[in-house]
Amino acid sequence: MQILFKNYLVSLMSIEYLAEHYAKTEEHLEKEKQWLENEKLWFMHRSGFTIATKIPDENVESGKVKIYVDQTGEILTVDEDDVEVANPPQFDRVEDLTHLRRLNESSILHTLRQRFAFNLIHTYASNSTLIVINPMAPLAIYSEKVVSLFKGCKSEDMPPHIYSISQSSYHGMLSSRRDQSLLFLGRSGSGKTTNFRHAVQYLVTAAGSLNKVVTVEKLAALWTVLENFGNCKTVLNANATRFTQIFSLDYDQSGLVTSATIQILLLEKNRIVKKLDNETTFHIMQRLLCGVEGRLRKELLLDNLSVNEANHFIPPVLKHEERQRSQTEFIKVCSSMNILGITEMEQKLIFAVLSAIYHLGCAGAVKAPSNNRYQFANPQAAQRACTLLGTTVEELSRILFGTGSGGMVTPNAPRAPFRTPSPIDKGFDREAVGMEAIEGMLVGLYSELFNCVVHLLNRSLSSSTHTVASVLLVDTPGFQNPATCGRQAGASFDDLCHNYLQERLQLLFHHTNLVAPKDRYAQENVEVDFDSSDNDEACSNPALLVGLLDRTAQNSVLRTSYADLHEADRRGLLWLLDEEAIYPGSNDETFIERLFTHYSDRDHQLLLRKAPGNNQFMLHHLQGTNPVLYTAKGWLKCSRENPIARAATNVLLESTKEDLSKLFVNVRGLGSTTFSGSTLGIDGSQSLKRASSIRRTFGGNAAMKRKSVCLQTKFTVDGLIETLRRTKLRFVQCMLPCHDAACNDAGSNLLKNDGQGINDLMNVPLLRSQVRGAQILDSTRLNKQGFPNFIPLGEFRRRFRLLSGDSKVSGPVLDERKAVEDMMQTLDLALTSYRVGLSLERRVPIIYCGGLDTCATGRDSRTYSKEIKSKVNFIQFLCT
Ligand SMILES: Nc1ncnc2c1ncn2[C@@H]1O[C@H](COP(=O)(O)OP(=O)(O)OP(=O)(O)O)[C@@H](O)[C@H]1O
Repeated sequence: MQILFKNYLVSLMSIEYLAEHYAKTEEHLEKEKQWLENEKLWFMHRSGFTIATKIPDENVESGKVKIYVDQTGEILTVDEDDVEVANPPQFDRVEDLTHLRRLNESSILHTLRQRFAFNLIHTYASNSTLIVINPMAPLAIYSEKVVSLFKGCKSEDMPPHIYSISQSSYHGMLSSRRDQSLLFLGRSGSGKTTNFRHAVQYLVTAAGSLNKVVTVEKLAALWTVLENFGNCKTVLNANATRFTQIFSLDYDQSGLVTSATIQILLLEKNRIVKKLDNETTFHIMQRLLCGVEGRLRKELLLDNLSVNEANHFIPPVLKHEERQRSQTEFIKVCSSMNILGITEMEQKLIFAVLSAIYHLGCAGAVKAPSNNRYQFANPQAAQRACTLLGTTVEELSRILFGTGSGGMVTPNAPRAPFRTPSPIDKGFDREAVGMEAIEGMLVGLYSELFNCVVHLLNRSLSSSTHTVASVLLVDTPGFQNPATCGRQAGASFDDLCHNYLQERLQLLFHHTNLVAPKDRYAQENVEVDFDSSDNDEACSNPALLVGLLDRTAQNSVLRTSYADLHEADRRGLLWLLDEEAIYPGSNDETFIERLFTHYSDRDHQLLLRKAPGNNQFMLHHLQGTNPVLYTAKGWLKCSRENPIARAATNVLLESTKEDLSKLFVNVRGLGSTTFSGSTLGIDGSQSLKRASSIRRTFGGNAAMKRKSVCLQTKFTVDGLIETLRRTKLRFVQCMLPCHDAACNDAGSNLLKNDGQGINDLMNVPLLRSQVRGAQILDSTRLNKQGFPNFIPLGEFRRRFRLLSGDSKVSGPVLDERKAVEDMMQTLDLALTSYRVGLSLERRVPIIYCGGLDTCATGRDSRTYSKEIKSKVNFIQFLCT
């Protein structure tokens, strides 16, 4: 049954693959033989790698090797370090990289490229890691029919697919009753959100939902709304996600989905006032402006906009096709909101706040010539915004500029937050202060609105049914390096925050897949022979860069020398920036100076470099594979919350429009004062309540009080990591085949099934840097050399005693370890394939079932005798 299933799936992926895989001609067999006789190598060069044959030559100096390059016929003498041993052709498209006989970087790249050429975009890199390469085109591998094929399968029976790793999480959750999580990693545009959605869809479709609380239709509506409010166009991705979400699917005893919860973290809220070439603000702004019609347009005061009325943040949509697309999308947003039970009234209120944001963007600020105080440059636009928000121009002027509309200060007015110049105001162009106040208001309003929308989405997915365990799926804005898509101006502070998050997630990958297994082997006294190269921690540990970004001063270090003192005092970039922002007389230059005072030593030269441009520096991210040029312009300002942003909450809560204030009072809940909104929306979630670190870490901490964006970012990421650590983690490493894979609309780069054009579509150096940055070789090697699957001895004995011919009812035994060792001896398994520790470590799954993998599993699978296979299959048959 399983073989049939695999064939069907593979055939969906590529007919040619199937033909090649099975139809082994005489010619093929002859080629394989020749290959084994020759010493085939990968010759690595700047633009990729190519196959070569080693020419034995005793006269070649040591450290060099003579090769014949098969493609060009050249004979070269090259460094030994420039070649890696190749695998025979039958390994070309193995489903799991741990099955490669010769595991090295070129062989991994070759496998990924070969598979990609046949639209096989998924590859396992270990038992908990799946690599997915963005196909840049829709593939027919996601459907209800394909879901039904994966449903109920065990990990070892499934070909690599986003559904298979989702099924493993579901199966793990059901069998252990422990929370599981799926974490999506990768560069911007690599496909994280797309895979995240396919995974959620699988988990809902395969399990089914109690009382239809979570349905596929609702999910589609959910993505539409979230995407419109939280995504925008960037130079790297035409539809880039600008927030982190923890999507929790909660299950009951019987494995049905009972509810779902979205928790939003780290929304790039400044995006609403950002002006960048070739980038846009959140999609919803343009779509509302182009799409809203008739009476509603009038009610939103958008009907009589003057053509002379420029908006300071949102440029008009000029292209006809774009306008049309925005109109269609807006209709989709409204119908999605209907599906999610967001009432017409609530929709109107949401659009009213959006329109107010637009009008305020038109209002602008200027200094009144008479008294040198700020006032609205376009009072009509300000009036429209106030009408929609249920406030008055006087009140808003007082909040923004500390004055009434005519520039007069009301005698009894409370002191406005922006009137007292903070240290960070110093050195800024005073002209900008008025606009900064407006920016703060827009950021605050949008942030509150986004929380409100998420609250309403959560309302639609919640239920009071008791849940047993959950699967958490985490999607984030990807790694940002705008220079890779042509922006030379340097990355921004927001980019740094996104990249910091990606570094922390990669560090989590490192701990889970490289540190924790070794610790476990040591604890269990299990001896494993590792290649020395994978112990090369110094150059392949994300902790170094993470430390440079977020380490705290070490008060506990014993200070015996100046060097110790310097080391103890060394703080991460985020802390330095935070401190610099409150020092009198500081500016972006002094921040850069301080950064280099702390990190100009030799140990950090590989991580941080000076750049020639003004206030520019280079950080070598992801183990040096991704150097990003940053321009620290306005960073001091970005690192502090704009005080007016908080005032926006009060504008909404105290609106004279009762419905509006009621909506936002409901969203905030009684007594909630958290600004960032990160704890909002989790009230109904049992899983996120279980993961109580979120509440503790995100709520009421010092960073919030200090209004420090830097520290809020650090502590929020701490909370996210802590939450994930409590679950059984699986990773989806998403990769880009070329830099601009997500810059165009889907479908424009459709891969041909014949594998032609692969070299044009696949940028091998780019793939190499992603494979290195994601530590794929190290983690796959550890997985291959180690014993990644383990179960407690007692459980193993109970589950598999039948294999050794023991059919008695199993009870506790005095010496579990001895009992299991005896059992393994009867089974006559190769000793290299398992270890008995405190629990049983095993190299390949004990329950083995044949399929396409048979040839690829290589030596290990052949150690199983036919007799054992048939026993295992028989037991599987009984169990399923
Ligand atoms: N599995 C897939 N099948 C088809 N198209 C895909 C797939 N994965 C990604 N794409 C295409 O690539 C584009 C970018 O993907 P996506 O937005 O999911 O990337 P991302 O990693 O989430 O980016 P960001 O980090 O910027 O949010 C999608 O709009 C889609 O066109």
